[in-house]
Amino acid sequence: MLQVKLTFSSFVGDQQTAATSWDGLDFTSGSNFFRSEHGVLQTHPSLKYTGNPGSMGKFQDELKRNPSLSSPHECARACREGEPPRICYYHFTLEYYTVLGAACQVCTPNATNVMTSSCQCVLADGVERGILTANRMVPGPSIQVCEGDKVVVDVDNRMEGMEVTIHWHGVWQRGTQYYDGVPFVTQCPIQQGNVFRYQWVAGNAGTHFWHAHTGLQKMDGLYGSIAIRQAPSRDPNSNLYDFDLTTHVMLLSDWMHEDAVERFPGRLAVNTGQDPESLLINGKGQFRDPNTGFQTNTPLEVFTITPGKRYRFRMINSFASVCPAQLTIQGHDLILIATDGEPVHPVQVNTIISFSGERYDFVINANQAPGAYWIQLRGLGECGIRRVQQLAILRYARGPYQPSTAAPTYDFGIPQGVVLNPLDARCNEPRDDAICVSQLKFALSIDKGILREKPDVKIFLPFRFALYTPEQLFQPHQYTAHLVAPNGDHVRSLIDGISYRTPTSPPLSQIDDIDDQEFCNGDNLPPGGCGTQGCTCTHKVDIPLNAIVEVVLVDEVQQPNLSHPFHLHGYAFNVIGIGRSPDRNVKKINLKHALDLDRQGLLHRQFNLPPAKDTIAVPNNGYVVLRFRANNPGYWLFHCHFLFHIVIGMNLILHVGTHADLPPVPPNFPTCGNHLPPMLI
Ligand SMILES: CC(=O)NCCc1ccc(O)c(O)c1
Repeated sequence: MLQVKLTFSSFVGDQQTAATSWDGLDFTSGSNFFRSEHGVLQTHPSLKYTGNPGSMGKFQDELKRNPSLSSPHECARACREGEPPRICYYHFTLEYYTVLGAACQVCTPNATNVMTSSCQCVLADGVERGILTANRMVPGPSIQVCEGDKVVVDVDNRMEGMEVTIHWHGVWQRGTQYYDGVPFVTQCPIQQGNVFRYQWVAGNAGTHFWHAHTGLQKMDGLYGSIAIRQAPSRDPNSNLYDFDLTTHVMLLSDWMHEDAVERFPGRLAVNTGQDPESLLINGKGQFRDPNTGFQTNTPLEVFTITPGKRYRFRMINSFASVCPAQLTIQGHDLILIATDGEPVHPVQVNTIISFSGERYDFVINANQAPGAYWIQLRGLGECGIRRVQQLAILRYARGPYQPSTAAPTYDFGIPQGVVLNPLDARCNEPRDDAICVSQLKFALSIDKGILREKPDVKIFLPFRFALYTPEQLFQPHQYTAHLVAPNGDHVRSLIDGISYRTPTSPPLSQIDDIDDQEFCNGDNLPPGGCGTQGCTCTHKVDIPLNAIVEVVLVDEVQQPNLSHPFHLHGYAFNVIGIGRSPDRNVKKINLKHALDLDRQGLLHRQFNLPPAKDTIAVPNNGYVVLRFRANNPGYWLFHCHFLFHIVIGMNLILHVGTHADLPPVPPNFPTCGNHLPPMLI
């Protein structure tokens, strides 16, 4: 059993006064700012480019200088086949910022309960803290475009002393490999004071998101949604919904009441572990102090629907912690139609459990009594200790603003019904209470090569933690990256016995500046091997262009609460199988056992329309079999999407093709690397 001390942060009860938390105005009952209208793509608040004057100025200058550019507002449109693509221009100004900062004195919601679009006040869950923002918003600007549009984002890094990259999670970057946003893999991080222009084609439709890929910045507020819409004729499920509104993006995140770096590598006494204090839905929510019972009164997110209509919702799990997210909507079935941007045959569920990095699109039919209904988001796994949850409201237009029932609590929630992604991962037996991702059916035609019995390349990737005693870890001249887990364990991540080290220069653009000795993989370990505690080097697996690749991820972590979600850059893969050992005597799966199962043909594989995804949770004590055709050349990060696991090495690079397969490095692309000239003395 995971033992976690129930100590809460010192701010609780001490500092949490009216001055540091939102308890002023009740405007949960009046906010109609986001109300949707018939047939019109309603303006998402973050498309309006509220923002600092500097950012606005540069943004407008650029739009004026270049008449072929479209604004975020112009790009967030209904998509029709045959219409010319647009060039959609965005400007992100990244800053240190504050929840409930002085901006809130300028534009607290007024008496009629309408926040103006130029308000720079970030409320979050009503608890004051320092944050990082893009254009003074959490979430940052939403990118909503049509399939085939070109997206240009100028990222202006004004965070003194911080470097940053932005990753466009789910966007394949075919032909624009240099703009994938992985530090020291696809680019040098953007230095303070510099602007970096990302430009990519919205080549694959779907619900995606962007987030900082550097350090722990994502958890402090640097994330936002991406919706790449397509003409209804190109979406096999378009007949199932009437509206796909810009306001119906549902961005879920976990939230701390201090900077995420305060928890890394981790503490032993106060605020231990890396679990969040709170959750947010589209950056909004309320927080109930578990010690005092004090509750903030900030606005909850409201999603408005009209009776009789069917709505596509685009849910994004932007969590950074290890907690699975459980979403349930009172009184409404969810018709699941896509995951990670890829359509599936529709299935009806009541609750969606999702992991960091996943997206689920579902349809809600406004077929209930016009009213207001609770949306409940619960943190599962480790988040069950603090019992974190958040609420939002599904509201019928012209109906009441407040649900008629009491707010669901963590322990007395909305009935869960049929669950997508049951945590017990019983995926290979008939049941009517749950559906696993591996049971979804891909709704587009599938590359026949994927369905061949034998792939061209098969890669087993067992992953685990190396556990250290303090005596081992704190030796002179030894600086092993580690995490102090909630249970006090000191661990570092290993994939196939290797902990990932960031390259000294990005191989994509500066391969000649990298010593080949920096790279390693299971077949090419550093001299002397790795031993049981593993080695640290830049884990890189080379894959020939166009090969059919099968990856078998095997969970050797063996922490009962953890299912690690792996995200692949540059691709969607097909989920061929998810399972656990069929042998009841095998208490813990490991590489050797998975290889044995595979030899006996007992690794679960099913070839009937396996669904496509880019992020997949490996069930605790289980495995996942996935396949893709390696037809996108580049250096693609493949990693656990838990933020704190990334920084202790749970990553590797899949290097597809050769440099001859790559487009040329963009002119004047920034360079970086060690500076180690001969000594002058
Ligand atoms: C021996 C071992 O595997 N310990 C793992 C501890 C751990 C690490 C990271 C987490 O997020 C967590 O919850 C727990």
